[in-house]
Amino acid sequence: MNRAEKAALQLRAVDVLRMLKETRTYDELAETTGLPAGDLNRYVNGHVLPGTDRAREVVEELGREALAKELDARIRVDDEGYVDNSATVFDQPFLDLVAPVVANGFDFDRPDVVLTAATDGITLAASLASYYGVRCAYAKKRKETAVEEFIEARQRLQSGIELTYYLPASAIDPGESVLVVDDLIRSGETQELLLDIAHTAEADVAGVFALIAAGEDGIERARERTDAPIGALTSV
Ligand SMILES: O=P(O)(O)OC[C@H]1O[C@H](OP(=O)(O)OP(=O)(O)O)[C@H](O)[C@@H]1O
Repeated sequence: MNRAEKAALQLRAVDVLRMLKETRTYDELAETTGLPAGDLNRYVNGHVLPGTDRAREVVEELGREALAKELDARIRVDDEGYVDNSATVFDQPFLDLVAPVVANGFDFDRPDVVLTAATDGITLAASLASYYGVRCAYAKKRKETAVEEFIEARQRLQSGIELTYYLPASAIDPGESVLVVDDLIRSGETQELLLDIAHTAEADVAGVFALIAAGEDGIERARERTDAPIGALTSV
Protein backbone atom coordinates (compact mmCIF):
# COMPACT_ATOMS: atom_id res chain seq x y z
CA MET A 1 0.00 0.00 0.00
CA ASN A 2 1.46 3.36 -0.92
CA ARG A 3 1.16 6.49 1.22
CA ALA A 4 -1.87 7.85 -0.59
CA GLU A 5 -3.71 4.52 -0.27
CA LYS A 6 -2.88 4.41 3.45
CA ALA A 7 -4.18 7.94 3.94
CA ALA A 8 -7.36 7.06 2.01
CA LEU A 9 -7.91 3.99 4.20
CA GLN A 10 -7.37 6.03 7.38
CA LEU A 11 -9.88 8.65 6.25
CA ARG A 12 -12.43 5.96 5.33
CA ALA A 13 -12.06 4.48 8.82
CA VAL A 14 -12.87 7.90 10.27
CA ASP A 15 -15.96 8.07 8.03
CA VAL A 16 -17.12 4.67 9.29
CA LEU A 17 -16.49 5.67 12.93
CA ARG A 18 -18.43 8.90 12.43
CA MET A 19 -21.36 6.96 11.00
CA LEU A 20 -21.31 4.56 13.97
CA LYS A 21 -20.99 7.47 16.39
CA GLU A 22 -24.23 9.02 15.11
CA THR A 23 -26.23 6.46 17.08
CA ARG A 24 -23.80 5.75 19.93
CA THR A 25 -22.04 7.38 22.87
CA TYR A 26 -18.23 7.14 22.94
CA ASP A 27 -18.46 4.41 25.58
CA GLU A 28 -20.81 2.42 23.35
CA LEU A 29 -18.56 3.01 20.37
CA ALA A 30 -15.63 1.76 22.47
CA GLU A 31 -17.61 -1.37 23.21
CA THR A 32 -18.51 -1.89 19.53
CA THR A 33 -14.99 -1.34 18.27
CA GLY A 34 -12.82 -2.56 21.15
CA LEU A 35 -10.88 0.72 20.90
CA PRO A 36 -10.38 3.19 23.78
CA ALA A 37 -13.06 5.90 24.01
CA GLY A 38 -10.38 8.63 24.20
CA ASP A 39 -8.78 7.49 20.93
CA LEU A 40 -12.19 7.29 19.28
CA ASN A 41 -12.99 10.83 20.35
CA ARG A 42 -9.77 12.05 18.72
CA TYR A 43 -10.46 10.10 15.49
CA VAL A 44 -14.07 11.24 15.21
CA ASN A 45 -13.10 14.86 15.82
CA GLY A 46 -10.33 14.65 13.25
CA HIS A 47 -7.46 15.43 15.66
CA VAL A 48 -5.64 12.13 15.04
CA LEU A 49 -5.93 9.48 12.34
CA PRO A 50 -6.11 5.79 13.26
CA GLY A 51 -3.03 3.73 12.35
CA THR A 52 -3.24 1.60 9.23
CA ASP A 53 -3.93 -1.67 11.07
CA ARG A 54 -6.72 -0.15 13.12
CA ALA A 55 -8.09 1.60 10.07
CA ARG A 56 -8.19 -1.66 8.13
CA GLU A 57 -9.98 -3.45 10.98
CA VAL A 58 -12.55 -0.69 11.23
CA VAL A 59 -13.21 -0.61 7.49
CA GLU A 60 -13.13 -4.34 6.78
CA GLU A 61 -14.72 -5.83 9.89
CA LEU A 62 -16.81 -3.25 11.70
CA GLY A 63 -17.58 -1.32 8.56
CA ARG A 64 -18.96 -4.32 6.76
CA GLU A 65 -21.10 -5.47 9.67
CA ALA A 66 -22.34 -1.98 10.48
CA LEU A 67 -23.17 -1.15 6.87
CA ALA A 68 -24.95 -4.46 6.33
CA LYS A 69 -27.10 -3.70 9.41
CA GLU A 70 -27.77 -0.16 8.21
CA LEU A 71 -28.69 -1.51 4.79
CA ASP A 72 -31.07 -4.07 6.32
CA ALA A 73 -32.79 -1.28 8.25
CA ARG A 74 -33.35 0.70 5.03
CA ILE A 75 -34.74 -2.09 2.83
CA ARG A 76 -38.49 -2.36 2.38
CA VAL A 77 -39.91 -5.58 0.97
CA ASP A 78 -43.52 -5.51 -0.24
CA ASP A 79 -46.10 -8.30 0.03
CA GLU A 80 -44.99 -9.80 -3.28
CA GLY A 81 -41.33 -9.86 -2.28
CA TYR A 82 -40.27 -6.83 -4.32
CA VAL A 83 -37.54 -4.74 -2.78
CA ASP A 84 -37.69 -0.95 -2.40
CA ASN A 85 -34.17 0.24 -1.76
CA SER A 86 -34.51 3.85 -2.84
CA ALA A 87 -33.49 4.88 0.70
CA THR A 88 -30.10 3.40 -0.17
CA VAL A 89 -29.51 4.09 -3.86
CA PHE A 90 -30.51 7.75 -3.48
CA ASP A 91 -28.07 8.22 -0.58
CA GLN A 92 -24.70 8.91 -2.20
CA PRO A 93 -22.86 9.63 1.11
CA PHE A 94 -23.96 6.23 2.41
CA LEU A 95 -22.78 4.54 -0.79
CA ASP A 96 -19.49 6.40 -0.45
CA LEU A 97 -19.04 4.57 2.86
CA VAL A 98 -19.96 1.26 1.26
CA ALA A 99 -17.33 1.56 -1.48
CA PRO A 100 -14.17 1.12 0.66
CA VAL A 101 -15.81 -1.70 2.59
CA VAL A 102 -16.56 -3.49 -0.68
CA ALA A 103 -13.11 -2.74 -2.09
CA ASN A 104 -11.30 -3.94 1.05
CA GLY A 105 -13.66 -6.57 2.43
CA PHE A 106 -14.24 -8.71 -0.67
CA ASP A 107 -11.64 -10.37 -2.87
CA PHE A 108 -12.00 -8.10 -5.88
CA ASP A 109 -8.88 -6.96 -7.70
CA ARG A 110 -8.79 -3.28 -8.54
CA PRO A 111 -10.68 -2.99 -11.86
CA ASP A 112 -10.19 -0.60 -14.78
CA VAL A 113 -13.93 -0.04 -15.11
CA VAL A 114 -16.93 -0.46 -12.81
CA LEU A 115 -19.87 -1.64 -14.92
CA THR A 116 -23.55 -1.56 -14.03
CA ALA A 117 -27.01 -1.39 -15.59
CA ALA A 118 -29.17 1.73 -15.59
CA THR A 119 -30.84 2.82 -13.50
CA ASP A 120 -30.55 1.88 -9.88
CA GLY A 121 -27.01 0.51 -10.00
CA ILE A 122 -25.54 3.80 -11.14
CA THR A 123 -25.01 5.55 -7.80
CA LEU A 124 -23.30 2.50 -6.29
CA ALA A 125 -21.12 2.08 -9.40
CA ALA A 126 -20.19 5.77 -9.26
CA SER A 127 -19.09 5.47 -5.62
CA LEU A 128 -16.98 2.41 -6.33
CA ALA A 129 -15.45 3.92 -9.46
CA SER A 130 -14.61 7.07 -7.54
CA TYR A 131 -13.06 5.08 -4.69
CA TYR A 132 -10.87 3.05 -7.07
CA GLY A 133 -10.17 6.12 -9.20
CA VAL A 134 -11.43 4.36 -12.35
CA ARG A 135 -14.16 4.81 -14.95
CA CYS A 136 -17.82 4.05 -14.34
CA ALA A 137 -19.85 2.65 -17.23
CA TYR A 138 -23.54 1.79 -17.37
CA ALA A 139 -25.48 -0.14 -19.93
CA LYS A 140 -28.90 1.26 -20.84
CA LYS A 141 -32.10 -0.25 -22.14
CA ARG A 142 -32.05 2.09 -25.14
CA LYS A 143 -29.46 3.34 -27.60
CA GLU A 144 -28.04 6.81 -27.10
CA THR A 145 -28.56 8.78 -30.33
CA ALA A 146 -25.08 10.18 -30.93
CA VAL A 147 -23.21 6.95 -30.21
CA GLU A 148 -22.32 5.01 -33.35
CA GLU A 149 -21.16 1.66 -32.05
CA PHE A 150 -22.68 -0.36 -29.22
CA ILE A 151 -22.11 -3.63 -27.48
CA GLU A 152 -25.52 -5.28 -27.15
CA ALA A 153 -26.65 -8.04 -24.85
CA ARG A 154 -30.11 -9.53 -25.31
CA GLN A 155 -32.03 -12.10 -23.37
CA ARG A 156 -35.54 -13.50 -23.23
CA LEU A 157 -36.57 -13.21 -19.59
CA GLN A 158 -38.51 -15.79 -17.60
CA SER A 159 -41.48 -13.46 -18.04
CA GLY A 160 -41.20 -13.89 -21.84
CA ILE A 161 -40.24 -10.25 -22.35
CA GLU A 162 -37.08 -9.65 -24.34
CA LEU A 163 -34.56 -7.38 -22.62
CA THR A 164 -31.64 -5.70 -24.38
CA TYR A 165 -28.91 -3.61 -22.79
CA TYR A 166 -26.66 -1.33 -24.84
CA LEU A 167 -23.24 -0.03 -23.89
CA PRO A 168 -21.22 2.38 -26.06
CA ALA A 169 -18.45 0.18 -27.54
CA SER A 170 -15.80 2.70 -26.47
CA ALA A 171 -16.67 2.26 -22.77
CA ILE A 172 -14.51 -0.84 -22.24
CA ASP A 173 -11.26 -1.73 -24.03
CA PRO A 174 -10.21 -5.32 -24.72
CA GLY A 175 -8.08 -6.70 -21.89
CA GLU A 176 -9.43 -4.27 -19.31
CA SER A 177 -10.69 -5.58 -16.02
CA VAL A 178 -14.34 -4.99 -15.17
CA LEU A 179 -16.10 -5.09 -11.80
CA VAL A 180 -19.79 -5.79 -12.42
CA VAL A 181 -22.03 -4.23 -9.77
CA ASP A 182 -25.69 -3.57 -9.12
CA ASP A 183 -27.91 -2.50 -6.27
CA LEU A 184 -29.88 -5.74 -6.36
CA ILE A 185 -29.47 -9.23 -7.73
CA ARG A 186 -32.62 -11.31 -7.90
CA SER A 187 -32.87 -13.65 -10.90
CA GLY A 188 -29.35 -12.73 -12.03
CA GLU A 189 -30.64 -11.89 -15.53
CA THR A 190 -29.24 -8.36 -15.42
CA GLN A 191 -25.84 -9.52 -14.13
CA GLU A 192 -25.78 -12.16 -16.84
CA LEU A 193 -26.35 -9.50 -19.50
CA LEU A 194 -23.59 -7.35 -18.00
CA LEU A 195 -21.24 -10.36 -17.99
CA ASP A 196 -22.17 -10.94 -21.65
CA ILE A 197 -21.24 -7.33 -22.39
CA ALA A 198 -17.88 -7.76 -20.59
CA HIS A 199 -17.29 -10.94 -22.60
CA THR A 200 -18.11 -9.24 -25.92
CA ALA A 201 -15.77 -6.39 -24.97
CA GLU A 202 -13.04 -9.04 -24.39
CA ALA A 203 -12.64 -7.75 -20.86
CA ASP A 204 -11.62 -9.69 -17.74
CA VAL A 205 -14.08 -9.89 -14.88
CA ALA A 206 -12.67 -8.67 -11.53
CA GLY A 207 -15.81 -9.65 -9.67
CA VAL A 208 -19.57 -9.37 -9.33
CA PHE A 209 -21.07 -7.39 -6.47
CA ALA A 210 -24.60 -6.48 -5.40
CA LEU A 211 -25.65 -4.53 -2.34
CA ILE A 212 -28.58 -6.88 -1.83
CA ALA A 213 -29.11 -10.47 -2.94
CA ALA A 214 -32.82 -11.31 -3.05
CA GLY A 215 -32.61 -15.10 -2.67
CA GLU A 216 -29.75 -17.25 -3.95
CA ASP A 217 -30.76 -17.68 -7.60
CA GLY A 218 -29.02 -14.60 -8.91
CA ILE A 219 -25.71 -15.30 -7.16
CA GLU A 220 -25.77 -18.91 -8.40
CA ARG A 221 -26.55 -17.80 -11.93
CA ALA A 222 -23.63 -15.36 -11.91
CA ARG A 223 -21.39 -18.07 -10.47
CA GLU A 224 -22.13 -20.26 -13.49
CA ARG A 225 -20.86 -17.47 -15.73
CA THR A 226 -17.60 -16.48 -14.05
CA ASP A 227 -14.89 -17.78 -11.73
CA ALA A 228 -14.35 -14.27 -10.37
CA PRO A 229 -15.36 -13.53 -6.76
CA ILE A 230 -19.07 -12.80 -6.26
CA GLY A 231 -20.54 -11.11 -3.22
CA ALA A 232 -23.43 -9.20 -1.70
CA LEU A 233 -23.43 -6.98 1.38
CA THR A 234 -26.71 -8.39 2.62
CA SER A 235 -29.46 -10.76 1.53
CA VAL A 236 -33.24 -10.85 1.90
O1 LIG B 1 -31.35 -10.02 -10.90
P1 LIG B 1 -32.47 -9.39 -11.71
O2 LIG B 1 -33.73 -10.22 -11.68
O3 LIG B 1 -32.04 -9.05 -13.11
O4 LIG B 1 -32.90 -8.04 -10.96
C1 LIG B 1 -32.00 -7.04 -10.59
C2 LIG B 1 -32.19 -5.79 -11.40
O5 LIG B 1 -33.52 -5.28 -11.22
C3 LIG B 1 -33.46 -3.88 -10.93
O6 LIG B 1 -33.41 -3.11 -12.09
P2 LIG B 1 -34.67 -2.88 -13.05
O7 LIG B 1 -34.62 -3.86 -14.18
O8 LIG B 1 -35.90 -2.84 -12.22
O9 LIG B 1 -34.34 -1.47 -13.67
P3 LIG B 1 -34.11 -0.07 -12.92
O10 LIG B 1 -32.76 -0.13 -12.26
O11 LIG B 1 -34.13 0.93 -14.04
O12 LIG B 1 -35.22 0.10 -11.93
C4 LIG B 1 -32.13 -3.74 -10.21
O13 LIG B 1 -31.64 -2.40 -10.26
C5 LIG B 1 -31.24 -4.70 -10.95
O14 LIG B 1 -30.61 -4.12 -12.06
